[in-house]
Amino acid sequence: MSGEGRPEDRTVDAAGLTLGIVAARWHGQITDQLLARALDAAKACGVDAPVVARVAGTLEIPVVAQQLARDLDAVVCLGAVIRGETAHFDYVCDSLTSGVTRVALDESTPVGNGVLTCDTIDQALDRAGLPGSHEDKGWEATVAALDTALTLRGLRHHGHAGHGAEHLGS
Ligand SMILES: Nc1c(NC[C@H](O)[C@H](O)[C@H](O)CO)[nH]c(=O)[nH]c1=O
Ligand SMILES: CC(=O)[C@@H](O)COP(=O)(O)O
Repeated sequence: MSGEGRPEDRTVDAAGLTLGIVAARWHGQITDQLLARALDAAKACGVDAPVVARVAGTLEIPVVAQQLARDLDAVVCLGAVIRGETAHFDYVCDSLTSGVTRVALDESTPVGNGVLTCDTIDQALDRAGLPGSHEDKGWEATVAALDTALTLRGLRHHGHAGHGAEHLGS
């Protein structure tokens, strides 16, 4: 991984890998920005033509992520969950987190979590990769998923000497 330092500066050489991106439409100003940065990251990592799927909301992400994970080397999930007055926020966030974790393990495919879970819109905007923002979650989740896909490919095809594998100890 090059550009050690801020997550938004990091890239990996993922040329030849396939990538799926599923993005919710709720809070579209934010999720469109997350998607734009995810596509920027994919291009910077050498990935051609990611598959992009849009869904209504964050609750609908896992089932589409599962389908993408069956066919592609890596998946990125993008959404923005903003706390309201009721406990629904907690249920949406729990469902997303457990759902994408299950997809990754069931399909043995890395699933990057770029779903923002914030108390306010301003917090989410500050994590969507706008110029000068606090975080660039779309970029970060994409690079993490591709980096993990490279590690898995290395372990599956080259044993312990592949990408990301380290020989620690004596
Ligand atoms: N409140 C938010 C939602 N709610 C909608 C659900 O995700 C789902 O689409 C609906 O319950 C129908 O199944 N979704 C977000 O992505 N962000 C929110 O803040
Ligand atoms: C995350 C949510 O579902 C939330 O935006 C819904 O708002 P409320 O809890 O006030 O119904």
